[in-house]
Amino acid sequence: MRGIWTTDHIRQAEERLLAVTPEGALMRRAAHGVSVHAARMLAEHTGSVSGRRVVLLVGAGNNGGDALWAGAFLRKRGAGVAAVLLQPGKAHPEGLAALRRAGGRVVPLADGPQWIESADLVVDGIVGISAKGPLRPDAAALVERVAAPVLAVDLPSGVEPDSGAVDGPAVRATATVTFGAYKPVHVLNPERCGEVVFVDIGLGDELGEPDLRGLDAADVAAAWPMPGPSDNKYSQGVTGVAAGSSAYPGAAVLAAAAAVRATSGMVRYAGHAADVVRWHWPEVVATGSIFDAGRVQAWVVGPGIGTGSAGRDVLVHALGQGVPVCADADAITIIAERPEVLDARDPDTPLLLTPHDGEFERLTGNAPGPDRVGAVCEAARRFDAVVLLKGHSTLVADPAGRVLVNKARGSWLATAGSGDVLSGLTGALLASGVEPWLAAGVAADVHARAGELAARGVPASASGVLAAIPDAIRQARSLAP
Ligand SMILES: NC(=O)C1=CN([C@@H]2O[C@H](COP(=O)(O)OP(=O)(O)OC[C@H]3O[C@@H](n4cnc5c(N)ncnc54)[C@H](O)[C@@H]3O)[C@@H](O)[C@H]2O)[C@@H](O)CC1
Ligand SMILES: [K+]
Repeated sequence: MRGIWTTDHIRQAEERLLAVTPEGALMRRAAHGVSVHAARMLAEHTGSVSGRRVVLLVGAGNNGGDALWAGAFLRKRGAGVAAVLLQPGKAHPEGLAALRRAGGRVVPLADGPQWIESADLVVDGIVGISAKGPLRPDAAALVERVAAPVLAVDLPSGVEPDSGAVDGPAVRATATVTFGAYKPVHVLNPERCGEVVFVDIGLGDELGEPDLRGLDAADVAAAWPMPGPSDNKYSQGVTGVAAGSSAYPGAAVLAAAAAVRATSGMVRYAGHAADVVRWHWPEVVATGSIFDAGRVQAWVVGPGIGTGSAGRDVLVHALGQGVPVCADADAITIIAERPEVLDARDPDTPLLLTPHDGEFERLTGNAPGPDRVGAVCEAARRFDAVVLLKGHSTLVADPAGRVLVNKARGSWLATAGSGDVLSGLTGALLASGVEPWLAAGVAADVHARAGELAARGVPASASGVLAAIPDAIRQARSLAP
């Protein structure tokens, strides 16, 4: 798993490392990494480094220092480098001296826009991990003039480092060089970061436990259940799906089918769409009511069941079976309106809630807001449940405070029925015995991969996402080392 650390932890780790490293060495190491990637970008976008125009946007902190040192390195490779200093009196002195020694020029702030407009590459060193609030007006005005490719130093300025939130003008980077560790912004706002390039500055031993985690293909492949020689249809877990209605059978078909596609265990369906489900997916054992559905190892409850008393009875029954429950859609609304339904739950059996923002607000009384990580952790604690908060980047928190971030792969999954597919996938993994936090994370990963594969550049439907699940699982397995 890939670790992600908040800026507080990065700062503490950097302080420990700084104490045992010669003065200035860390910054030069970081800046050298920036210059190497900047040169690569120049070569890609313009065909050369020498003679190209690089403009540095330089704030008053060490982020600006990185940019100035990177500019000095780029000068040595023959690029023309101009630095626009946001606070000339406070620019990093050693970095500024290095740039001047290398023949870089410093241009007045007022001339910044015209330099930016003729740049082949802009290096954003306005602000790094010590950013506070939206960009100040001078910085914002410069950022709005940028049309050239941008290489962000550590993170794109104007994007809140720990939440990825944007409240005003902000850099949209082509690529971001991060030093020593991934920070929340890199996974919570990947569109603003562009390609994230990791530069090792030796921070690894100082970092400690990560605050957030991201899954690699290897994690997904390792967690995804695969049958062994002694397995049969029961031993791999039976998934129960209580979804849809006779008027709205789609949710039932999509959720049950996703469970069929996820694992080779058995799938039972219970509800008013039994005939339609059976017709589309003859391998599903379908029955009209959850009360005579038979044993399962996990229930998916909610999509399309309605929020009235019938839906409530279904949810209460599933919660009382002593098996993990993935509660989605209408089940979340039922819990929001009648929290007492959770009394039916055996406290030792896992509950997984999969709200989108609107359902999250219904459930907790508050919209997730800009601090989505904080919000999802709080909800997980409050409901003693694993909570998967859907969004561009999906977050999965457990009551102990572990958080998984699933980086977005485009917006293709923002389509009707997509959530039903995700709950079917999640339920099948729960039934196979994957622990709920990981089950939700790997399901979200494969769901996102399937969305990307189904779309391939044009909008995808939920049925398309469903059809792409096998290829998505294959992809994760093939990318695993
Ligand atoms: N500490 C270290 O060991 C290392 C730090 N490095 C760099 O140092 C950065 C952190 O440096 P600092 O802590 O000096 O701080 P930053 O450079 O992140 O930012 C602080 C400066 O930005 C200004 N600022 C804050 N919010 C602003 C806003 N909203 N709009 C405009 N300006 C704003 C402040 O006035 C302050 O001068 C990292 O992101 C990284 O780039 C690297 O050189 C690697 C080593
Ligand atoms: K920056």
